[in-house]
Amino acid sequence: MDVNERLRLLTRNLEEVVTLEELKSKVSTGEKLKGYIGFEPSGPFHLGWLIWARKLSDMQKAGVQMNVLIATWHAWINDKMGGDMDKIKLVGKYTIEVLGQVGVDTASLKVLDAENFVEDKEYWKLVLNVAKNTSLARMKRAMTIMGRKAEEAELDTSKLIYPAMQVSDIFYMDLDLALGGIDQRKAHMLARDVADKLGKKKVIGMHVPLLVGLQGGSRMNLEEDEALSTVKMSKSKPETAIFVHDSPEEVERKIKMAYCPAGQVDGNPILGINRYIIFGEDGETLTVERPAKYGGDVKFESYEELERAYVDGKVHPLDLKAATARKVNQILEPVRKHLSNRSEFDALIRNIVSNVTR
Ligand SMILES: Nc1ncnc2c1ncn2[C@@H]1O[C@H](COP(=O)(O)OP(=O)(O)OP(=O)(O)O)[C@@H](O)[C@H]1O
Ligand SMILES: N[C@@H](Cc1ccc(O)cc1)C(=O)O
Repeated sequence: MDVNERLRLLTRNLEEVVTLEELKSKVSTGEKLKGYIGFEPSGPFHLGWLIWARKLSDMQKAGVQMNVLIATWHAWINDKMGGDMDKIKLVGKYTIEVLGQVGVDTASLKVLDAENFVEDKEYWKLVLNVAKNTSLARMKRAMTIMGRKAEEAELDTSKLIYPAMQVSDIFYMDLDLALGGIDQRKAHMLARDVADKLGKKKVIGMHVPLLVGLQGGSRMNLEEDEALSTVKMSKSKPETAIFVHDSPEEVERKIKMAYCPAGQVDGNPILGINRYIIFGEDGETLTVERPAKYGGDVKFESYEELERAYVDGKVHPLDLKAATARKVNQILEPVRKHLSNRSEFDALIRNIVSNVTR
């Protein structure tokens, strides 16, 4: 694969790369790059996660050695799953299983558990060195990477250590590329800023856009990072999320109830699903089916075409919702089927949804 094709795969559908120039220069050397994404195993896989899972797969196709960090200890710090490490680990296994069903090459994927990092004194040396080079104010501000506000450090000091751990994960693995949603930006910027002082590589941040939750909402009037975590689709807010195990009827019901004002793009989760999930793959289309008296069926070949028609009032919200639900169900069908044959995960996930701890 030539350099241009590798770069196209690496950068398509991203919100930002920090920095693109560094990425271009690394890719052009032809050396094998090492990348990662970390996640807290604390709930079911939702549509938003599909955005980074596909990017992970793009990175693999572009020849990057990808690692996935199951952030077990981070989940514990963040009060997930009632602090039950056995459950946290099982959810980790489930998530890797789902990744294998959504296009990630799990054979070449290196799966790591934070549990193994914390056994090593060198890891804690890194954590303390990152802390020594970071002001208290900055560490607090970085707490949005765990979906928390800076003030929450006042309640429980363990939470202040989390950003230093996430930065140390990057150094410990000696990574070139760090993948995550745009809400993870502060961790990657902090890693870049302290890298020189600690003699470590300056990691390149690859940030995917965040899918808005079904409740919708725009970022206006809120401090940027807080706004992102309030409006994004999130596993801790099951009512805002479409999960990969949801039945076709549940998907239809959730989409029917979703926020989708006529003609409005900003904060509209149904258009977000079209933009990032349905049209996130090359060559995808959406067919809106309607009786002839309402204009008949119409097929969209690109997200831009669909958005224009919606803004111009040529597509009714209910018709858009029905078409979106049909397409989402097609995308989820293979995953749903696979999970229904893995009864240990199926039961676990249903149990988690009804007992979310945050
Ligand atoms: N709605 C979303 N769209 C795209 N990416 C997301 C979304 N939500 C989370 N991510 C990304 O998924 C990774 C794991 O995030 P995280 O564990 O915080 O997910 P979450 O669903 O928001 O969970 P929680 O509700 O527990 O915070 C991060 O890189 C994050 O940026
Ligand atoms: N902070 C990430 C999880 C994470 C933890 C450790 C990492 O090294 C990377 C990512 C989240 O909330 O989703």
